[in-house]
Amino acid sequence: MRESPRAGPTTDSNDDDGRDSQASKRRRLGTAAEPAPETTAAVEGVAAAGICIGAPAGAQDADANGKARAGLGELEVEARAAPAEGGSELGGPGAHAASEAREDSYGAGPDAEAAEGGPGGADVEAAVGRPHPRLARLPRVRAVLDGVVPPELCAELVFALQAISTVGYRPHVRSATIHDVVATAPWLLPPLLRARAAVLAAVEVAFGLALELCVEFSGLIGWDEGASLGWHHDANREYLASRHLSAVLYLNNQGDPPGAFGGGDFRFQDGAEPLRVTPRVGRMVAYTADARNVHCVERVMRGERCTLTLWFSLDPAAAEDGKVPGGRTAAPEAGGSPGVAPDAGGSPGRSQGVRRQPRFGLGRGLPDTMYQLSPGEGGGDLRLERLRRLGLYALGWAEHCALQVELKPCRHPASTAAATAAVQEALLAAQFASYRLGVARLACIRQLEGVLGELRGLVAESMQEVRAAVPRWLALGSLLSTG
Ligand SMILES: O=C(O)CCC(=O)C(=O)O
Ligand SMILES: [Fe+2]
Repeated sequence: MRESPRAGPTTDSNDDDGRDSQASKRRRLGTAAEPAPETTAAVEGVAAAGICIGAPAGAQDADANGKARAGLGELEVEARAAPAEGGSELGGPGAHAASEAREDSYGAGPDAEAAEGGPGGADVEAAVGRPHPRLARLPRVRAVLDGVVPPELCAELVFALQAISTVGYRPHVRSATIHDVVATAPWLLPPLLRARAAVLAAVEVAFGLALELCVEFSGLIGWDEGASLGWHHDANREYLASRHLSAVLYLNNQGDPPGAFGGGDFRFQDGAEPLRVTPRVGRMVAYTADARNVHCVERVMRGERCTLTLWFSLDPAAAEDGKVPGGRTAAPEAGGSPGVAPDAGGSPGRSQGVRRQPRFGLGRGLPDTMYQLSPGEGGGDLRLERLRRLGLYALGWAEHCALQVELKPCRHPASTAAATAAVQEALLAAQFASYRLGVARLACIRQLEGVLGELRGLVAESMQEVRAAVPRWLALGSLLSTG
C-alpha cells in the first residue's frame, strides 16, 4: 500500500526483495531545531570557500581533475525514465528513482512513469514533475558547490552512517534517516544537525530562497559496490509533490586515497553544465526536484560512497521536524503494549505500531528486519557488518557468539531463543560501545587539534615578543660594553 508523503522517506520502491515493507515501517520521528549560530557559520563557510554559485550558464570553473563544476542555468529536460527493472517503480531514499540503473539504460527508453499511469489519473501525471510556481523562474535550477561542510564533519557523518545504518530502499544501499538517528543513537544528532543546517543555508543562498525552505527529509546514505540509480527526477510521484529542491552532500572522495570508492558519479541527463559531478568530500550538488533535473547515479564499482541527502520544501507543513512523535522519552500511547512503539503519526494505516527491540539505554531501536541484509548482499545482520567496518575488536567476539548460536543451537528452543537474545543484546552493547569509542576518538582529535593550534599561537606570540626584544637587548648590550 502506498503511504502518504508524511509517512516517511523510504516508502517508495517495490523492490522485489521485499525490503520495501521493512523500510515502510520506519517512523517519522523528528529532531530538535538546529541552532541559529551554526546556520550563520555555515553561510560564512560557504562564502569563505569561494565556491562557484551564481555563475551564468556555460561559465565554468575547473576543479583539480579538470572537471567543470559551475555552469548553472535553466534547462528544459523531458523526463525520460528507463523502463523499471523487475517492474519496480521507484528507488532512492525519497521514492524517486525511475528505475534501477543499468549500464545501458541511461537516457533511453520511454517515460516509465507515464507508461505506468498513476492513481491520480492524467491531471496528476501532468502535474508531477512541473516546477513549483516559486521555482519556475529561478535564474538557475542547479548548483554544484565545494566546501559546504568541512572534511572533519564529513568524517563524523561517515562514522555515524557506518555505526547505525539500516538496510536501504534498494540493493546495496544503506541508510540512516534523521529519524533513525533520533530513535537509535541520539548522541549522533549534533553532527547531523550541523551538516543539515550548512546544506540548507548553502541551498538557500545558491537559489536565492533565504528563509523560504524547510527540510523535508534528511538522511545519510551509504552506496556500496554495485549500487546505482537510474534516470529520474526527485518529485516524480504525486505524493512527493512537497519535495521542491534536492541536495546531495558528498562525504567521501571518489578516487585513489585509502577509503575512497570507485564509480558513483552523479550525472544530469541534459541541460546546463556540469552534466557530471564527481563526488568529493564536502561537495554538494543541489537542484530543483522537478523534471528539469533528470539525473542518475552511476554504478559504484568498489568501496563505499557516502552521502547526506536532503529534500527541501517550500511548504512549512512538510518539515521533517514536525513529525516527532514525542522523541525517545515519550510514553507509549494509551493502549500501547510494551515493546510497541507509538504511532508515527500523520498517516492513516500506521496506528498498529511497529515492534521494537528491547531497550538497553539505546533508544527504542528499530525493527530487526531493518538490519537484515538480502541474500544478494551476502545475507546476515547489518550490525555485524557495521562492526567490521568500524574495525572494532568486539567484532571477533560478537561474530564468534553469533556463530556459536548458529552452529550449536541448544536442544531446548527456549534456550536457543534466549541465547540469540543474549547475542543480540551483546551486539547492541558492542555497537553502543563503538559509537562511544568513535565519538570519543573524534572528540579527542578535535581537542588535540585545538591544543596544537593554541600552542602554535603561543609560540608565534612568544617569537614576536622575542623578535621585538632583540633590538633592545642588543642596544643594552652595546651600552654595557661601551659603558
Ligand atoms: O547520491 C547522489 O548523488 C544522488 C542520489 C539521488 O539522485 C537521489 O537520492 O535521488
Ligand atoms: Fe535523485
